[in-house]
Amino acid sequence: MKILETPLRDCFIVEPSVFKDARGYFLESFNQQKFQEETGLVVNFVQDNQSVSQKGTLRGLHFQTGEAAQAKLVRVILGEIQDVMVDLRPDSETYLQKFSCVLNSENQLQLFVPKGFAHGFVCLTDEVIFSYKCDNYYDKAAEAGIIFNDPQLHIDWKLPQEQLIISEKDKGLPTLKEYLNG
Ligand SMILES: Cc1cn([C@H]2C[C@H](O)[C@@H](COP(=O)(O)OP(=O)(O)O[C@H]3O[C@@H](C)C(=O)[C@@H](O)[C@H]3O)O2)c(=O)[nH]c1=O
Repeated sequence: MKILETPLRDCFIVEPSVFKDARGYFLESFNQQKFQEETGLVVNFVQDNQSVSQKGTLRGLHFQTGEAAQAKLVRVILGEIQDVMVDLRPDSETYLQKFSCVLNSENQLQLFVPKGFAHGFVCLTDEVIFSYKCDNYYDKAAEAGIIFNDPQLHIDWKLPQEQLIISEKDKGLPTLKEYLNG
């Protein structure tokens, strides 16, 4: 397992060791001890989530607020996505900066999304199985988000807007400016 830095503070890519043989492959999708040794972080993941989406589906940009904030370790089991995160921590050196990375079932990359980041992804293949660990439980009351096409963040999504499939909830998310102004 390798840890690769990203331009965003505290956010990194995890590259698992993949053991291929005549049967297929094996990988450790998470190993708490190695994760802790490599990153120096003590993260206690308490919830695992999985979603299935069709091509064009965009989920995000999401986060939970306050005490319910979640760090996430995200990966793709089937297909390919563009994963995006935005640093929303006012005291961070990389405040309001974003990072985007392609995750797929070939590169097997995982992304660590720290607490205080907005997170979203768009599905680039016909079927995507997305899986992630969270270090805090789902809390509906603490759910928050920023609209995917926020003019200030100006995220360069890899699919044109006409091809996107987005939930009604996500279509109604505020802009960054609206969110920050409460
Ligand atoms: C996220 C979540 C949703 N749900 C329920 C609520 C709702 O009825 C249904 C679908 O929820 P959503 O539409 O919010 O699912 P989704 O859009 O996939 O939400 C996820 O998006 C990505 C980008 C993230 O970063 C995640 O943290 C999470 O917010 O599942 C849970 O029961 N537990 C959970 O942890």
